[in-house]
Amino acid sequence: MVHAGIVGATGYGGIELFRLLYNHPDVDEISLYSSSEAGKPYASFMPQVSGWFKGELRPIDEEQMKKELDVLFLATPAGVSGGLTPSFLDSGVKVIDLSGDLRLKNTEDYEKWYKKQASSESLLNEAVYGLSETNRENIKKAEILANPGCYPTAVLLGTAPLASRSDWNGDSLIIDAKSGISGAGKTPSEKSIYANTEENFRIYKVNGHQHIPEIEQQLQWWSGESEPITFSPHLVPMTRGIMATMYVNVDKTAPAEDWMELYREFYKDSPFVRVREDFPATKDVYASNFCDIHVTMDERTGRLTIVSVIDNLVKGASGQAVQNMNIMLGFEETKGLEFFPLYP
Ligand SMILES: NC(=O)C1=CN([C@@H]2O[C@H](COP(=O)(O)OP(=O)(O)OC[C@H]3O[C@@H](n4cnc5c(N)ncnc54)[C@H](OP(=O)(O)O)[C@@H]3O)[C@@H](O)[C@H]2O)C=CC1
Ligand SMILES: CC(=O)N[C@@H](CCC(=O)OP(=O)(O)O)C(=O)O
Repeated sequence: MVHAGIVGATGYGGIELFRLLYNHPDVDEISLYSSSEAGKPYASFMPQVSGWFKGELRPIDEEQMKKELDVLFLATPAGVSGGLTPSFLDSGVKVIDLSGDLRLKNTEDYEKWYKKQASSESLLNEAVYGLSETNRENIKKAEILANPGCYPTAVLLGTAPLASRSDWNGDSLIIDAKSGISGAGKTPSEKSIYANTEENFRIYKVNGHQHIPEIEQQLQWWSGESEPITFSPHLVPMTRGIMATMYVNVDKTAPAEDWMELYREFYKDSPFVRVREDFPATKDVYASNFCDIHVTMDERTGRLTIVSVIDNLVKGASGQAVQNMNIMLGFEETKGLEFFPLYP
């Protein structure tokens, strides 16, 4: 049985992790850590757990954590895990980082896009990028895992079947993505408050989003080509969900049905990726670990339209982190994640 710890347990990602781990059949103990609220009952922040969970938030004490934990999740803002993770190297505690700190292998990229000091190169080399469906063999051996960003999860699962093919045309890729507001975390900002989000739809960080280098890095690993992408994120007035709509040029003479078959074959052993017969909507995956994808080709233009939807807090963060824990600890990949989306 596993003792799991969560740093950042009062944030959106940490709360979702607690919900998933509490119901995981192989996790028998969960310790919750807080940098600002240690000593207080978790239920005083989370009335949702009242009556059933009586645990308190604990202070972050690395020595104590190393003695007790099997796996530690860091659901913390950028800039925190790069400082915390080195204490756990060679400790036997597996670390799964939900932030962007350990994803980019090039320190200059991290500093440019995150505007923070990068982690050490040795730590970045140790961290395995955890896009579960495409990197299982390395994830199995990982001690430190960099959980992918929410948008990169949707985009990369939507492009993985194409990007390692010799006819991949990465230069032509355009990504139009939309996210619910919980993607921004729990701290309110001018842009996330009700009056600015309700009945509103906005584009943001055009050509400047921190997930651009993460997507480009993985596409380069697959294709061998360094190709800049066009990525336009939008904020939509919903709580959870991401839809990434992607356009890429392909060979005009290949029939549309062949592309669907390529996706079905690629994901045949991946229970959480569902290649759908029609375009999916965000509520088809709401509060679940599924990523639903559909692809079609316009034979007039020779362009594919690929749509990929996830729940940003589950498959885009905590669900994928639990999926990665399962792979790292040798459990069935689906353990603790076998539930349907909420509907309506
Ligand atoms: N929201 C989403 O959809 C996704 C988020 N992510 C990433 O996951 C991480 C967590 O995101 P999210 O939960 O939304 O963020 P939140 O802002 O909701 O929560 C972050 C938590 O981190 C804790 N924290 C803040 N500063 C520190 C610190 N210096 N040391 C330790 N803990 C600290 C806080 O808890 P306390 O004060 O109790 O310590 C806070 O509750 C971020 O890096 C985010 O970018 C990744 C994919 C999707
Ligand atoms: C809707 C919204 O604001 N989403 C956030 C996602 C942040 C995130 O997950 O950041 P890292 O993956 O870099 O940790 C954003 O676009 O910045």
